[in-house]
Amino acid sequence: MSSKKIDGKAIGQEIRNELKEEVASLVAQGVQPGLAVILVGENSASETYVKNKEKSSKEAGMKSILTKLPDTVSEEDLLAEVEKLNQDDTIDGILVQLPLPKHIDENKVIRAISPEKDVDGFHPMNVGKMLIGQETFLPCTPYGIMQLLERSNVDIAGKHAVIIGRSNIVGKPMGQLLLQKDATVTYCHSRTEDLKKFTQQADILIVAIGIAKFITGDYIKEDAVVIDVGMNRDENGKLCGDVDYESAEKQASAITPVPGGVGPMTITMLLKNTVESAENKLKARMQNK
Ligand SMILES: Nc1nc2c(c(=O)[nH]1)N[C@@H](CN(C=O)c1ccc(C(=O)N[C@@H](CCC(=O)O)C(=O)O)cc1)CN2
Repeated sequence: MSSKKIDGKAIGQEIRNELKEEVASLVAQGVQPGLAVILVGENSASETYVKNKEKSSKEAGMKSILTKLPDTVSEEDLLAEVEKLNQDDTIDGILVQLPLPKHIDENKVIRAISPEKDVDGFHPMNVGKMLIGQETFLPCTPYGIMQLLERSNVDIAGKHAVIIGRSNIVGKPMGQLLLQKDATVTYCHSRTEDLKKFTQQADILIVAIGIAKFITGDYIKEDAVVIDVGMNRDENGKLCGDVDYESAEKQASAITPVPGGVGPMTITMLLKNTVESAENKLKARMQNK
């Protein structure tokens, strides 16, 4: 059977259109949502993502500032930069683009971001809230995947979701969000024995393994929904995911492409979190009047 493409570009655009209206309403009430991005070093992929974050936030009517620091910057100076933004009342969302150079402790930097401005949803306080189902900023990639599933009318409750990958940014939170929607969740990772045994049971298969085209059609149960989080270059230098799209789409009922699937949703949900942060600020201001 041939599967339905889950179009992250189109769904992302739909959400951005909704956000534009929310931003306009906030601006009318005297609050322009502000996003600050810090980029350390010259990783070309990171530069592209950061440029797209800046462009998309401006298109939505938000304030956007980018701070570029050399890869020789000290941890202390980076932390000082974060603290400056924590204190800036025109900034609602702060993110430090990852990965960071090796001499900087990523966890320390994440902890330095005020949880109220942590629009990446990486701060331990926000991770904890997410885990126990309290309202908070959700990490953008898993949040975007939940939107893709919900807006494509994929049933989650009672389904078996298999996640390949256990990173703090994608795999771990992904499982928790699916669990909160009553999926039965299995985590697989690099030490999982007989991976295929698990993937072939998946009604929803989330692939974040980091190896180009690793998951082929024979790993996939007929009519499964397949979400590809991978971002790799193939032998010709072309962007591709962790799933071999051609063989997988023959098995799946729905599948995300790369590019144009999960990636655009990551940036969209960052904007959504920033708007939510600005809304929180406005509510707090009104309560203190
Ligand atoms: N602080 C953070 N760092 C990183 C995050 C994050 O959420 N917060 N995630 C990734 C990178 N990332 C966002 O930062 C990201 C990756 C990919 C895309 C995307 O739109 N991809 C496109 C293809 C882009 C291309 O042509 O190269 C697609 O899939 O269609 C957006 C954001 C690691 N770091």
